Formats: sequence, structure tokens, C-alpha cells
Amino acid sequence: MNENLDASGENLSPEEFDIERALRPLSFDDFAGQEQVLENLQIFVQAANMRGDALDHTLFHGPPGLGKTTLAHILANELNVGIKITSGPVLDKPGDLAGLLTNLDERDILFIDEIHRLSPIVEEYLYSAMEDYRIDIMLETGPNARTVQINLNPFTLIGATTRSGLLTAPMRARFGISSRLQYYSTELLSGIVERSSEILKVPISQEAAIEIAGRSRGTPRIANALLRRVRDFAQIKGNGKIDIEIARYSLKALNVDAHGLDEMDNKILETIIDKFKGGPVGITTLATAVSESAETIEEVYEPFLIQQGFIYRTPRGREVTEHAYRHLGRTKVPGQNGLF
Ligand SMILES: Nc1ncnc2c1ncn2[C@@H]1O[C@H](COP(=O)(O)OP(=O)(O)OP(=O)(O)O)[C@@H](O)[C@H]1O
Ligand SMILES: [Mg+2]
Repeated sequence: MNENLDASGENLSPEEFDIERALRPLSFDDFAGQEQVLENLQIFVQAANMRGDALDHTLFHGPPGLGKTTLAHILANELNVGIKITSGPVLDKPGDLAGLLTNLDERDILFIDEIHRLSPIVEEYLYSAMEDYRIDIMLETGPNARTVQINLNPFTLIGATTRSGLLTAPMRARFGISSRLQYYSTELLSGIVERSSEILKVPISQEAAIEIAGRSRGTPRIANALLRRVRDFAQIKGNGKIDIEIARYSLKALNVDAHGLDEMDNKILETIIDKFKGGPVGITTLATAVSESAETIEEVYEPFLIQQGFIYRTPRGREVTEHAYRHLGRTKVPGQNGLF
């Protein structure tokens, strides 16, 4: 239920949390990008509204900060229904889930973040709720124990996960709608930065917005976070306006990578180059070398590095590209991975 986390998992101050909330789009119209996902959702929402049905259970998956939680709130607004929010790790007792489910009004949304982290018992319990809008509740314990069946209002479960690979097959099968969110282009992100600047009432040049966008790892949350930091520099070191000079100055002072790669991204590239001669290296070996889980590398880091052309997958493992050597200022040793 802890929503005030930024991309690195750090807690935001209450003020930053309020800002984050103010920047969050509330309707389909405010939400930039993800056209295919949005187009479909708009149709499903329209149809559900027309029939007066609950929207089908919906799963959002993809790397952190791309808009999964945002979309859950937008769906609640567009369906004009209530939303209750919880998360896999928090929901550890079937009783807690029963409490949430029995309090849902007709068509309401139950949003479960990090749904891959549900305990097996709770997950099992959720199946019948999702399928038949019905749950069994255990009354009393010991010799008088009995279960009663309770009918629920038709509701929509929205699940979000950064690790769709960890979702069980029965869980996955119960979602009628499943959408994968993609990284955003610099163009889309600069639009998001401009919109956020307007909300924060800080003037920004288009060039500066593009500069910030290009270093945001394809991620709206990072773009907004960088904008807030650059705004501080503009206020203290400049005249309050964000132009290209102050943007470049701040990003340099913040040590932001030219491509917006974060520490783990760079560590992955460096490790493949230094320890594995540029690759190919298998995912589990790589994971051990950088002390991160193979799943997280596959679902959080690798997609961006592949999309940006820093690494590619081969049947024998991951290899870095020339682009990665250039990015890290390394020269490739001839013959290193059989390309020469
Ligand atoms: N398409 C978008 N247009 C504008 N702003 C966006 C968009 N998507 C996300 N944002 C901004 O990025 C922030 C982070 O998005 P959100 O919290 O929805 O990400 P998430 O996918 O749920 O991440 P996590 O996996 O870490 O929970 C939002 O508060 C919002 O301000
Ligand atoms: Mg989220």
C-alpha cells in the first residue's frame, strides 16, 4: 500500500509525494503514449459502461515507472467507480482479502500492486472471487467451524507487476485483459515534462524539455523526478526558468548519464565487457556477477538496454554492442567476441 516510492524504491518526502500526485494524469486524455494499450482500454471501458458491467479483470505489466498505477486510477475515473488499493506483500491473510472484497460496490476496482508477490493461499482464495464473484468464509474454528459462501458484487481486479514471469499460470489465465507497457520515446517524454512544468508553474524551453526527456531512461517517473531537481537548480542558480544551459548544468551536477542509464545498467554493461569479454554470457552467470536476480535483470534492466541497442540476445547469452563500448569509453579488443 506504500505508494510513495520513487523509481529507486526510495521514500519520497510528503511534499514530493503531493507533487507526484499532482503530476499523475487522471484521464485517458492526459495520459501520453502507449497508444495501442490505451486504444483498447478505451473500447473496453466504453463497452462496459454501455452494458453497465464490471470491466474484465485487467493486468498491467512492465518495468517500473511506466504508468501501471496511473492507469489503474484512470480506469476508476473513466468507469466512474471506486478503487481500493493494496499490494501482494501486504495482503498476507485471506481474511484481509475477504474484508476488501466484501466492501466493494458494484463495478468497483480492487487494485493489487506487485501481484506476483501474493501468498499462494491468498492467491487461491482470489481465484473463485475473480471467476464467480464468490468467496468462502470460515466462521468460527474448532468443532463449530463451518464455511459460508458469500456472493460479491461484480468487480474488476486490476493487477500490476514488474515481473510478469513470476505470475502463476492460473493467475495469468484469469485476466481477460493483459497489457504490457513499453518505454516512452524522448518525444513523448518531453511532452510529459512540458505538461508537468505547466502544473509546477515553472517555465521551460522546448530544448530543455528534450534534454531532460533524453536522459530519463524512457520512463515518465524519472523524467518528472529529474524535472523537479532541475527546477531546484533553476531556482537557486538561475532565474527560475529552465533553459538548455541550466538543464545541462543541473544534469551534469546530478551525475545523470547521457543516455539516462542508471548504476545497474552501467554495471551490467561493464561486467559483460570486463568479465566476459563482451559476451555472450548466460543470464544466470551475469546475474551472479552483478549481484542481482536473473528475473529482475530480464524484466527491469535488459528490456531498456536492448531497446537502446546496448546489448542483444543470442542463443548463447547476452552480448554487448559497439554502442556499449562507445558509451563507456572503452575500445574493443580485436577478436574479443568473435566479430573480428
Ligand atoms: N503516460 C503518462 N503520461 C504522463 N505521466 C505519466 C505517464 N505514465 C506515468 N506518468 C507519471 O509517472 C509517474 C509514475 O507512474 P506510475 O506510478 O503509474 O508507474 P508504475 O508503472 O505504477 O510504476 P511501479 O512499477 O514502480 O509501481 C506517475 O506518477 C505519473 O506522474
Ligand atoms: Mg505502481
